[in-house]
Amino acid sequence: MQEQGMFISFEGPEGAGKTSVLRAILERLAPKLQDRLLITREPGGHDNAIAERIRDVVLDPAYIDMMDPWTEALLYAASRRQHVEGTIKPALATGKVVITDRYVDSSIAYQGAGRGLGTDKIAAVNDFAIQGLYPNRTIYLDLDPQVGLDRIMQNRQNEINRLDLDGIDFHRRVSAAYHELATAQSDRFVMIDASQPLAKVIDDVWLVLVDLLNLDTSED
Ligand SMILES: Nc1ncnc2c1ncn2[C@@H]1O[C@H](COP(=O)(O)OP(=O)(O)OP(=O)(O)O)[C@@H](O)[C@H]1O
Ligand SMILES: Cc1cn([C@H]2C[C@H](O)[C@@H](COP(=O)(O)O)O2)c(=O)[nH]c1=O
Repeated sequence: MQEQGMFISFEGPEGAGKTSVLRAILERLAPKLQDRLLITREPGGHDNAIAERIRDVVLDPAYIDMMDPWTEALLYAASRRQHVEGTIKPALATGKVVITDRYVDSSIAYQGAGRGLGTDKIAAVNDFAIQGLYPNRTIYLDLDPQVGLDRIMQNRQNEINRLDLDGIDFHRRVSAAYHELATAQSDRFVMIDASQPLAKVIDDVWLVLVDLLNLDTSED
């Protein structure tokens, strides 16, 4: 592990299983890393009141037909800036492993491609926000967007956010953009087949982390 910490992001379409996988990974990683582990999320962030307030606004289904696409993009970028400065950088500076549920690639895929604002423009706005702080590794849970949306509609009806309500064409553009990013930045992206049973997805992700963090599993 690098002395200045390790930064890992999880990405994927709606319902790919990021939250479920991270919950299981936390149980396995916490005893090994203890207080060197920080799990956080976007939009928002661990112990980050301002970024979480922006999350509430940007995901609120009440604003479904109201929010200008660039307002949306800039809110995500502003939330990210606060997350980087207030949560991620301080944790990395003390040598922590920081794992975030979504980060900059979500904006490139959702706002750049999904909303059609342009992946280059969204990457540029976010470069300004994050000042070059890209993850060391990005674990992409790959799933057909319709399968992910079906999972959410069947299991998580009470937690549907504003973007879940966009049509399937939007989510297909998002998925295609993620695939382009994963191909263009294959050193950073690791793709996991999220259509497998959840336990297998968790095991596949765990193997990636054991290798990346050089974890001792001899007593597991
Ligand atoms: N591999 C899987 N097979 C079947 N169901 C799954 C699998 N992974 C997750 N699920 C179920 O799909 C639903 C969505 O999972 P989860 O909330 O973990 O996804 P997510 O990627 O965090 O979604 P979002 O980005 O929309 O928050 C949950 O009800 C979860 O139990
Ligand atoms: C960071 C980020 C997120 N989004 C979208 C993706 C999802 O629809 C929601 C987040 O909800 P989750 O259940 O917590 O995954 O926001 C986006 O469009 N752009 C972004 O930068």
